[in-house]
Amino acid sequence: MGSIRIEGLSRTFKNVTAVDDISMDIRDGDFLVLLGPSGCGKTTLLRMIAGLLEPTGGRILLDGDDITSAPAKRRDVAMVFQNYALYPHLSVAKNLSFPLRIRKVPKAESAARVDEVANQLDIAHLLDRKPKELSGGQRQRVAVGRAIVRSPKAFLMDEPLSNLDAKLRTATRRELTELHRRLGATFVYVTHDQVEAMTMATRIALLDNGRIEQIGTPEQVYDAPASVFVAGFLGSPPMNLMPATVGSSGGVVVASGRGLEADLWPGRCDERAVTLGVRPEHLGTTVPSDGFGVRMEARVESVENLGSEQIAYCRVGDRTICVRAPRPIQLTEGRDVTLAAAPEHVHLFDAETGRRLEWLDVPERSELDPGHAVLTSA
Ligand SMILES: Nc1ncnc2c1ncn2[C@@H]1O[C@H](COP(=O)(O)OP(=O)(O)OP(=O)(O)O)[C@@H](O)[C@H]1O
Repeated sequence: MGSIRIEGLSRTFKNVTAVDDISMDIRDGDFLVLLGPSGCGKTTLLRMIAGLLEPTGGRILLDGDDITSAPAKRRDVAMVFQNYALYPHLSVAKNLSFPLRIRKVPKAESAARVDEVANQLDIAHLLDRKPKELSGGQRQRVAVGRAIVRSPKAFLMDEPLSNLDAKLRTATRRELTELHRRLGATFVYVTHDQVEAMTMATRIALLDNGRIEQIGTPEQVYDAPASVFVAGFLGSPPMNLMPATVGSSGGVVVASGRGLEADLWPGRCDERAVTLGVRPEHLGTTVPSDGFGVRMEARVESVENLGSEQIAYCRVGDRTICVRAPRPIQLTEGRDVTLAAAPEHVHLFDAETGRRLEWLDVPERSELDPGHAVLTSA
């Protein structure tokens, strides 16, 4: 077991609130990724779970036991640090056995466990070396090995891949996913890298300013971002966001903004200021045949070639709108084009709060007398 409950957890440093009243449940076996920009409080939250930092408020429960004030070594969790924190003067074997030695595990049992873990992580041939005789990737494995050697209830990892080159990072991502599956343990993993989060997490908690903006599966946070912040953080390039007004005209729910017109659904609704979002991969140059959708009059400013895909940066009103499409793209620099997206790919957020809005009672397009559609906070 390894479920972690966080209740109203806070940490302030003098006048900085690093973690601001966070509550969440990390389920047994979750691979929970704490994701967010630099300074949003990810490491502070992780260190409080590890017992390396005391909260200024709130509680942490591990499998129902209150561990808020338990010292780090009494918590059944293991931490993997960004710089690996290996003991430089000890061999790999001794680094691996260290957590067992301080827990007074008998020598023979400890040696057997070290061999088992070294084989699992493919580092058995390195057991006699010192950390400085290892590559970055090998050091990273030893750090992971040292965490798994005593089978804790939860593994806490603070950007463990950030010191690896791009190719090794991709390979290690897959290994960590596999390790998580094999151990069936709870992982809490800090990163600011959305690709790591999207590829490894069972759930992502996206943090901003010490608070959770959204928590959900990778698909949930990508497909239905809870706020403008989430929409603008995830995706490469992230979602295009534009100020607009929704309202109705001639029995159709419409939206308009600078350089932008949209016929969304049949029906009527109250006028409201919104932020309208469309992901770059949902924009194209084919206007839907039924007339519904978003249309933007754009001029293509530049095109980036990524090999299998291209990204076009287009001017719409006073904004740059990104379009991501497989090659060959219909967009060439300097061309005037109409960009379009289907209504189901339009995201709406409250203009003031930035929170996601959803339509209630969206009528069928074939309905003869569609009623009043209501836009409400998600
Ligand atoms: N020991 C400290 N003393 C004062 N302020 C701190 C301390 N530790 C963290 N902070 C502040 O708390 C905030 C959150 O820091 P934290 O390290 O948790 O962020 P992070 O999301 O992990 O960032 P990064 O991705 O850059 O590591 C930041 O504003 C940081 O400057």
